[in-house]
Amino acid sequence: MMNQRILDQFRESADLKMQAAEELALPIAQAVELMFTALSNGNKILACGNGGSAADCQHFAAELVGRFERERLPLPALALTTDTSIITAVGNDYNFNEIYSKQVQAFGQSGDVLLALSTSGNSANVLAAIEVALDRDMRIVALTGKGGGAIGAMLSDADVHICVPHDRTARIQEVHLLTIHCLCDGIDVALFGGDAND
Ligand SMILES: O=C(CO)[C@@H](O)[C@H](O)[C@H](O)[C@H](O)COP(=O)(O)O
Ligand SMILES: [Zn+2]
Repeated sequence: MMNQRILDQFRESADLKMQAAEELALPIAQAVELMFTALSNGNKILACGNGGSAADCQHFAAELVGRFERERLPLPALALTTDTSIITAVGNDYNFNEIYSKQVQAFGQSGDVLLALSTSGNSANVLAAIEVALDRDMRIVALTGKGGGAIGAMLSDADVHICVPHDRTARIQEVHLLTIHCLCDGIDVALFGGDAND
């Protein structure tokens, strides 16, 4: 019985990945271009999200600042999810909804990119961060699911919305992680051309 549950989860995840590939290839390619342009211009990428998505932000920043599959110079990406002093001070003194927006105000500059992750598209602190980022003339790459929620409604054609066509948080997160690896791979290819093993 447990085996069957596990098999079902693997199958659901694999099926969703194949189905989403068709739909998401174009927006993921657009996100690579947007991020590569920003990085080439000396701008940086800030990332925010909650729970599992907070971990995804850190995963992405590690692969840009450290490396993905090739040796290269460190690239400027910052997860806004890691400084417990900032997060607890802002959460305690102001509001949990401001834990990311205050950091975008502090660190975000015109031309920077905000990578915003929310499976529901409705987390208030992510929405607030997007609002501030747009005010600062930053571009948004949003990774969402469940139809995109309020985030979908905030974005314009200057931004990129990668919305996983599913309603289950865990499945959406699994596609988000694959998307993050596609972004890292795309940035490496834009920098060096060819494939990773060249
Ligand atoms: O990882 C998981 C569930 O798989 C949870 O930690 C999940 O990320 C949290 O419930 C988040 O607060 C959900 O936020 P969001 O994706 O709707 O923005
Ligand atoms: Zn999870």
